[in-house]
Parts: sequence; C-alpha cells; structure tokens
Amino acid sequence: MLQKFPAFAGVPGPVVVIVMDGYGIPKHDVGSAIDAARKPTLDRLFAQYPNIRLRAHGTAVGMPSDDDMGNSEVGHNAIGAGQVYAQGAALVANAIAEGAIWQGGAWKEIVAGAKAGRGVLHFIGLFSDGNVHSHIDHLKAMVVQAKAEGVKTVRIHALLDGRDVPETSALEYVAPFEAFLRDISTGGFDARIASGGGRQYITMDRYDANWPMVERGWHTHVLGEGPQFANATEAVHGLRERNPGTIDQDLPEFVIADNGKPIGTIEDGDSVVFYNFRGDRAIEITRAFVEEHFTEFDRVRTPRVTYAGMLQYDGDLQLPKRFLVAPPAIKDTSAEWFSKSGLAQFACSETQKFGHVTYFWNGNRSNKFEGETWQEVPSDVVPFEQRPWMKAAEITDAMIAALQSGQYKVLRCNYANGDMVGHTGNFRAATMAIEAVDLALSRLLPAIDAAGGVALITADHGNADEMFELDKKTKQPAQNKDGSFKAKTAHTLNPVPLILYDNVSGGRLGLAQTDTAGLSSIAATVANLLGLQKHEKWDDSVLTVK
Ligand SMILES: O=C(O)[C@@H](CO)OP(=O)(O)O
Ligand SMILES: [Mn+2]
Ligand SMILES: [Mn+2]
Repeated sequence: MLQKFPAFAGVPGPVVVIVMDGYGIPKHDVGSAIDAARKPTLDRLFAQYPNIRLRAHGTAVGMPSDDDMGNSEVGHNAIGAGQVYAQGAALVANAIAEGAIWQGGAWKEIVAGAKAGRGVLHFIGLFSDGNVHSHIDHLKAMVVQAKAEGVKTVRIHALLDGRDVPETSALEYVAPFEAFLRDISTGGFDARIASGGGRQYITMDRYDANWPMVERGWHTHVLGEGPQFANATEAVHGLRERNPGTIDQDLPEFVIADNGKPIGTIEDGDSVVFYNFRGDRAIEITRAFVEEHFTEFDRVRTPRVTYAGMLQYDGDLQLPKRFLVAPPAIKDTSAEWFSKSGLAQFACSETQKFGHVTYFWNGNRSNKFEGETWQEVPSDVVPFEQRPWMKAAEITDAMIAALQSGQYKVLRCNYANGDMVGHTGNFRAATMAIEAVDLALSRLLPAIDAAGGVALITADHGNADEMFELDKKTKQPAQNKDGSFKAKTAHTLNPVPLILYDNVSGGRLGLAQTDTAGLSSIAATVANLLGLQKHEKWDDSVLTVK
C-alpha cells in the first residue's frame, strides 16, 4: 500500500489523467495545427487553471539523446511508471557498442540456425534512422557481424518509413544502403534488400487494428508475392511513378527478383530477425512467425525458422521467446501500486491507442492488475485525414459512463487525434483533430465535476504542433519548389502541457514548474491528488498544496 500523504487528504472524487496524443506546445505558430485550431475549452483551461510544461523527449523519457523526439511507447511508459528507464533505442545501441549483443545466446542461435540451413539470415524492420521503432545503424552492424561470423546470405525486408522521418525520404536510406550491401558482398557473401513496402501498408499494424496489413506483409516477405523490381532503389522510383502523391509510409509492397524469381523468400531452416526494438507494431508479425496454431490469416506456407525479436515485445506473453537484447525491466508502475492500494482503475482509448493506455502504461505488459477495467473503442480502418474526429466522442461517452458508475477512483484515457491525424501531414485535418479533442473535453470535464473529481490533462509527445518541416539552417518552415510548405509527418521535440483541472480544492492545489518536470512526474502527482505518497521509485510530484 502507498502511504498517506500528510499535506493533502485527497480529492473527494476520482482523479482522471487525459492524454492528448501528439499535442505539443509549439515554438512556431506557422505550421502549428494547434494554434490554428478553434479550441475554446483548451484556451479556457490554459487561461484559468494551473498549468506547466513537461519534458517529453530525449533523455527525459529514456532516449539516447536530446535530439531524439518522444514517442508513444516511451511517453506512456514514463507516465504510467513514474520512472525513466533506458529505452530500447538506447539499450540496443549500447549492446552493439559494447559487443554484448553478439555474446548473447539469441544472436548465437540466429547465426547457428542460418548456418545449419541454407545459410540465409533475414532482417525485417523499419528502414530509417527515426529511432522510434528501429535504427538503420543497428541493422548495418548486424549485417557486418553476420558476414564476420560466416553467414553466407543476408536478405533484408525493408519497411519504408516517412512517418518518423521526412515523408518522402525513403531513397536517402535505400540508395546508400544498397551501395553498402554491394560493397560488403564479397568473398562469397551476398547481402541484398529482398522486399518491402510502406510501413502503414504492410506488416507494421498494431493492436489488431488491421490484420490484412500483416497478411500482405507475409505474402511479400515470406512468399515473395508482389510487383517485381531489380533492386529497392528502382522499386521506390517505380512505386512512386505508379502511385503519384503517395508518401513513403503508404507505398504498396515490392519484391526484388532476378529473372522473375524473388531473391528473398523465407524458407525452412532460415533465420529471421525482426529488428524493431519497439513492440506495438512488432507483435502481430512476430505472432505470425512463432505461433504454431495461428488463425488471424492463412499463412499458406509456414517456414520453420529460427526467429528473434530485437527485444522481447511483451513480457507477460513472452513474445517472442528469443530476443537479442533484454528490454527495460519496468517495475513498480502506478497501476500496480494503485491496485495494491485497493483503488479501482479504468483505462480507455480507441484501438489505435488502446495498448498505449494499457500495455505501455503498465510497462509493456498485457495483463491487468487487480481492480483494473480496460475498455477499447474500435477504431475506423480509414486514412485518418478523412475522419479527423476519429473516436473522440465514443471515448468520451465511455469515460462519462465510467465516471457516472461511481466505481472508479483513478481513470485514464488517450485521445488519438492530434497524433494519428498529425502523422498524415494534412494540416487542415489536423486542426479538425484538435477541435474534436477540444469538443470532447468540453463534455468530459463537467462529468468530472459532477463526480467531485479532478483531471490532469497532458500529452505524450508533440506532433500536431509542427505540421511543416523546419529548414535545418533557418529553423523556419521549409518550402517546396512551388512555394507551398513541406508537410511534416513526424513527432516533435516540443514539451507538452500539464493542466490541473480542479474545481474541488478551493484553490489550494497548484503545479510547480521545475527544471526536471517531465512525463515521469505525473504518477506521483496523481498519487498526491489521491491523498497518497508516491512510491519511492517514482520521480517527484509537481503538485503544490497551500
Ligand atoms: O505510429 C507510430 O507507430 C508512432 C510513430 O512511429 O507514433 P506513436 O509513438 O504516437 O504511436
Ligand atoms: Mn503518441
Ligand atoms: Mn505518433
């Protein structure tokens, strides 16, 4: 049990944490869909309620450097755990720098597995330096090491990004990498990109939102089915010609073939490394490779392979069993300790962010703690610029019902809009996304008042706050040749707000802006609002009490 907090007995009603995914505090008003949005509720909150800025990127959320933007995994881990752990990006980079990864049993089995079969090692993963799901430098190091250890053939299945990096930057990664592979393919070693496609079109679905994406990925990588090209550079050019205006993340699949024969189908006895370190978009394809009885789609042919994830993606399900680097051991999360303190908790989001408020929140674990209720609102399967309101209204309905039930003392939800629509690069839709969240808040907050509760309104990282690429030199929005601004689809480095919506303490409660205030300050702040002290492992609360 958490101890009583002497300074404050706790609010009479529930404490609600509202995460506005992808809502950063903009530095530039040009290109900020948040500034452009009409948002009377948020404007009123910023004007009338205590609010501070929280660090949500870089080392404040366990990323290797402060040049790394935040993302949902590290953000929700930090919010839920109240602690900052060195995250996958940092753990893998260190394991490679120190060579520990090559000493691990999993890497040895991957190499031995490939050598015992046809000598083929496949790498599947996100092909960029975004450092949200993966980093291309990790892939490069593994290819070099595989050659050094006598693997004969490497085949890479490259998921084009354009979501964590500029929207049409694929060739900046593909062309130099193909040159590198050509250079290293000497002395009987043969390494090539064998297949690929846009990350939002094949393979990298999450939270069971769109299994046909994964099925397309399987057909591409494993079975070698799809439009054929001579190499990946030509594939990107060719797919762009055939799909004008389509940005990298949405490009269709491609297969590299010699004389009509795919060069990289996955066969019995091969080894396969899925080299993303982040789990949400790695779990479904991993299941397709490792599950004996698999019913999500017809695999047609199921090669017997030695499979490893870069990390273990789900600690409860042990998925996958073989992994190259141990994931952060996230312990003593807020949900665990609120549960041990006998508090009933409610978590809600739509499919696209459901795992964020459950699995990431609870330290990459798919099991509930006692007293937790999770509610998923099914997401639409559409390009979200076409429906920027997404499921904000339905999430709000579910939250209001949970509040009215009187059953829950701690509630949390995530509104996906600012992020998912921000990733489309569509400025007008992103302003509507923020307006949808504002409207949702205007309905949710009165229900919190009626329950005698308070809310902490925050975000996990920025996105809609910068919808244009900034020129690297001038730091001003970059322009296309025709004078239009270059759309930006990635997250930002901006801080996020923390607003304390409190109509119950009579002005006793406030928030302290400290230099270290970050997403990991939220768990302790929630505890204090509940009249409890923080767990000793959690970072300090930012609540002030008069
Ligand atoms: O869509 C995703 O996978 C990432 C961006 O790569 O966004 P978020 O971290 O907000 O989930
Ligand atoms: Mn997010
Ligand atoms: Mn995002």
